[in-house]
Amino acid sequence: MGIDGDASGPPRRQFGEEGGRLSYGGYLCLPELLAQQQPQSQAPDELLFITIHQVYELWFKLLLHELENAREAMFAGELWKARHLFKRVHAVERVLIEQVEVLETMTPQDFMEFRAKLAPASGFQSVQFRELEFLSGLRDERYLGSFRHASEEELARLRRRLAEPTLWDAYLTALSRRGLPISDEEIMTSLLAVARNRGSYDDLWQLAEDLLTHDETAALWRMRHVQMVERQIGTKSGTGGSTGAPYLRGRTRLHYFPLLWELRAWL
Ligand code: HEM
Ligand SMILES: N[C@@H](CC(=O)c1ccccc1NC=O)C(=O)O
Repeated sequence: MGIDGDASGPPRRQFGEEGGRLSYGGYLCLPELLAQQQPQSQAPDELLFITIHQVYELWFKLLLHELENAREAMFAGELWKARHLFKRVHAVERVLIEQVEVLETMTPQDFMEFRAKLAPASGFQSVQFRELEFLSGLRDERYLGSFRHASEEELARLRRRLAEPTLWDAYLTALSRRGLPISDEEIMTSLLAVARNRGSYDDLWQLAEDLLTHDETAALWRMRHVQMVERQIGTKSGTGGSTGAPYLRGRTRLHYFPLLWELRAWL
């Protein structure tokens, strides 16, 4: 007899308590996970602050996993797989933009109740965020200097990201596999050939558009973050030692794939 009490039809595999070994909480390590939110103050909103950051870092972990696989798919010429993974990456990045709104339900007054306890900690020190930038082609080795607090394992991860191929390197390989020259002098000609001959190169064009969307959503998050920052701390300087919003505004103009943006001028 199944749990729904339906005696008719073929015998059902045993699910539920009596059948499986795994439990929901055990499979998801929930006791360990839900013990990791450790406020430094009695302020009611610090749990929100910690929770949203940990949720971001879990999404960053997934983005790194999917973007690494997309990079390998491009190197292997499996463009369908890369496009499939970018569809997931874009969906996650849209969640990262939208969930800023959750944090904006915190008032500046309530943030000030615990902000002083945070310095010098800052998102500036997010190792996974920097890994995402390095993997995506934005490589500024100066940031290694802002990780004095980082563990040897984290520093090794950052150095590995700086040394390994980027998403752009993988896309260039995909172009080269189709006989398109990729030297510095010829790359724009090849990108124009792809853009102007979608009958022959639509897969390469669509993949370039996927890269551009990844670039665009990263910039949209940077813009959404700095709006939220100005709403929370105004013109205050950051706990990480930056000028705060002015520093962040300066980073909203960054691009992962400058040639894909430059291409628009030639079409
Ligand atoms: C009350 C909310 C927040 C405020 C006031 C805030 C403020 C700031 C400020 C001022 C900086 C510049 C570095 C510094 O001096 O600290 C910064 C950097 C950063 N924050 Fe936030 N932040 C907030 C929430 C978040 C959240 C939820 C995340 C998600 C992970 C995040 C991720 C980052 C990252 C990755 C950077 C480095 C950006 C870059 O270097 O381009 N921040 N934040
Ligand atoms: N930098 C932020 C503080 C902050 O938001 C923060 C502090 C600790 C861990 C992560 C943070 N998020 C982003 O910087 C500020 O200046 O208020």
